[in-house]
Amino acid sequence: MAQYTRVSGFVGLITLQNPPVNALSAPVRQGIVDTVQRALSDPEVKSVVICGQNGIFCGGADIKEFGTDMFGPPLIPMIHAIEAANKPVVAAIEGIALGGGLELALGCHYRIAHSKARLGLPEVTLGLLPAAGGSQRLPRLIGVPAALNLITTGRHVTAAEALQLGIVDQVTDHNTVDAAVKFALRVGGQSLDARRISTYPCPQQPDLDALFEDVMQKVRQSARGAIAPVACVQAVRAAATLPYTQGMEREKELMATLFTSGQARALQYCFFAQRAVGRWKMPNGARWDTSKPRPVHKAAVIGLGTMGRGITVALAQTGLSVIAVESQEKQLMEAKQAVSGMLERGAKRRGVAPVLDRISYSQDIQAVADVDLVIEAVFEDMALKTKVFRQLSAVCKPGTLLCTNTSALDVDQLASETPNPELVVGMHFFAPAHVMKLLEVVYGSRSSPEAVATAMQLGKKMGKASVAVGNCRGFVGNRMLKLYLEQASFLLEEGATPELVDGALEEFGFPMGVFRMSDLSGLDVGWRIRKGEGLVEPGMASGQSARIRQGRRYSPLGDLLYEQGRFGLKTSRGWYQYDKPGSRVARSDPWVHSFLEEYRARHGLVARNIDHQEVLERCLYAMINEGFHILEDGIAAGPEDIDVIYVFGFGWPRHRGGPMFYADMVGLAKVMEKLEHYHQAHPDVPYLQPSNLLRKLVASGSPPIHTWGEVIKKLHSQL
Ligand SMILES: CCCCCCCC(=O)CC(=O)SCCNC(=O)CCNC(=O)[C@H](O)C(C)(C)COP(=O)(O)OP(=O)(O)OC[C@H]1O[C@@H](n2cnc3c(N)ncnc32)[C@H](O)[C@@H]1OP(=O)(O)O
Ligand SMILES: NC(=O)C1=CN([C@@H]2O[C@H](COP(=O)(O)OP(=O)(O)OC[C@H]3O[C@@H](n4cnc5c(N)ncnc54)[C@H](O)[C@@H]3O)[C@@H](O)[C@H]2O)C=CC1
Repeated sequence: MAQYTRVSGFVGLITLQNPPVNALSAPVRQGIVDTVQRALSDPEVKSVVICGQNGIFCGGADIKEFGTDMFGPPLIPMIHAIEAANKPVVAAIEGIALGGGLELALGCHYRIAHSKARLGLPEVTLGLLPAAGGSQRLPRLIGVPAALNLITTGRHVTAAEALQLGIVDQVTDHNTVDAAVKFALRVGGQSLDARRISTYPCPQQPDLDALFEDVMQKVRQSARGAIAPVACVQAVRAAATLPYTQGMEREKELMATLFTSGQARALQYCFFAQRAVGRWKMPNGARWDTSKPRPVHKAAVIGLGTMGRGITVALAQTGLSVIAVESQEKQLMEAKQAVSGMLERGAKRRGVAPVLDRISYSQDIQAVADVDLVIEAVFEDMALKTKVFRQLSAVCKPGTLLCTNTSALDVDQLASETPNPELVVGMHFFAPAHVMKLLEVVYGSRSSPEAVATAMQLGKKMGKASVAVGNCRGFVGNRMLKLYLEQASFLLEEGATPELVDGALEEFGFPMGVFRMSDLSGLDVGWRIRKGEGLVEPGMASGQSARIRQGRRYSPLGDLLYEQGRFGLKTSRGWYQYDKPGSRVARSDPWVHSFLEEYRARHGLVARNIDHQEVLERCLYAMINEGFHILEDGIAAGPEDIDVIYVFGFGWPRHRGGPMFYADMVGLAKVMEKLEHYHQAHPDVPYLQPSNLLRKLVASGSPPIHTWGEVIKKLHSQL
């Protein structure tokens, strides 16, 4: 809807009304068309101001309308009519002007923004381009390089930057609508010839071809197979080289391709999934809207190794006071330096002062007596963690939340060691903890809703996509990852190379294939985890039962590399070789190839040709199947939770939506059929057998992902 009022005698004020972000739904577009017409036909009205209610100009097209039969007046003619008006139209931008919202403002003759407003064309993040003239008007207004930057990244700019770029004409600290009305009164009656952006020539740019070639190359590299950034460059190129009307035609063509692409669907799914996981619920009925988080002002971190340091930084940057405890003096000194360095670099990047004084360091756990929440990040050892939790229970004030950053250990077992198990939850960060955007909040069987709500809220404050998950070995992310890693090793045994497997996964869109990732995180880390699971014993890797552990197929390849001292990047040898420890450039290693050949010969394995498709199916479908088990077990509340975990924590390409969305796109029947095929070929790998839930979904006609919940509910009620 849009409301129309006449203000100051001569100004028609149009207010967009569609909470919470005044998205341009059909009724809003109709409202704009009607009210603009009314203002233009009223002889008393000399100029027009467009604003949004509740201090928000407009969040763009209504994303919920995409993928439905869109009705109502289209955006493009609506914006053209505003630009063609013979009375000045001023956009009063408060809050946000994003996507179609900014395109609407670019159709106005003047733009006035509040100093706190943010503007941008984020369509690329939804798999689209600014197709309501944004790709054609913005370059004409601010030049090709700046427009390319904004449109291909989708980044938001502040009002100050928008003013500097020339996107807005004025910035105010005061009431924006009042300022716009005053401005509109002043410019009423003035010529608008120089104010219609579509009539501007695109500013000249030397070496246009070289510029576009360079940008296209960079965009292709970073897009990892996403098509929208490429289309954005093509659209801006049209603005720079074609007359406006032809440019608009090109914008429309490119948009039509994107709009119907699976990538746009996947990215829009991600947008809503990211928001849906905030509305968490637990199997016992506790939920986000009925559980009250506790205030957390002061927190403690126990154990300042890789994870504890990052967690300390993340907490301090969120504004909390932090007590950082480390038992080893040398580690404590090193951690202090490392944490200060991370804070200083972060502050420099953001142009703010580092918050070093928010952290106090101690070797004594007694120092945490008055904190509201503790995050334990000591070694992955149940006995040690139990000891720490007992100490914390004795030291902390009543009601302090005790959180563990364990990667896979049993949160219930830890909780049972404390007098208040309801105060214990997992807060599983990902390395590096101050950078990675994912947090798994693990609730145990006795965690209180209040404890979960507090951890979820803290995660949100830290800027993490926080997902509440149940307690099981590896929770959601690592539980699925295990099978992905295992399939990759089996493929090596059967004839693949690390390069082939990584190539297929990187082509799919992962920033790094599985073997490059193992080298980066360290082969010693995986070895220690397998040892903890009782899978590794000295001498086992080459003995009789080398390829069978705990009654099923096992690949000792990673253990054999570990035994050679090949820990990956840190030793400059792993699945690849590196020029020096820590170097990021992975080079093929002939040693690994002959090692694999010898290994196969020793075990009587005959190498066969393995193609990219098999790599993807084996690695990804095994993981997806585990995702269905996780849903069946109620460990994740819905497919969105799993997908958000994979997109934010494991580099799953966002334009493919996440593993469960991908399964839906591929077709559940196909995934099931392939799993059956691979299970038949590898009967010693039980997890390749399609899960109950997958079978049920296929039997129910493969319903769309947003309705899986009903099938899951039915399955649970039958148990
Ligand atoms: C051939 C067809 C031709 C079509 C031509 C179309 C050309 C176009 O130009 C296409 C477009 O405009 S695409 C849309 C561009 N706009 C955006 O990407 C902004 C998306 N929203 C945001 O970034 C944040 O919500 C924002 C920064 C706005 C606010 O963040 P907050 O953290 O304050 O709040 P959220 O929790 O994110 O959002 C609050 C609720 O609002 C919903 N929402 C946000 N933006 C929306 C939008 N644009 N459309 C529909 N719903 C939207 C959001 O989902 C959330 O609701 P719940 O999910 O129910 O919680
Ligand atoms: N490294 C990773 O990528 C991830 C690790 N995790 C989990 O985080 C936890 C910590 O892992 P990392 O940081 O990698 O370990 P780390 O080995 O780098 O650091 C552990 C630190 O805890 C200290 N420590 C041991 N006992 C202590 C005690 N009683 N009081 C105070 N400090 C003590 C050690 O001296 C060491 O500095 C583990 O549970 C691990 O599974 C979780 C996510 C990712």
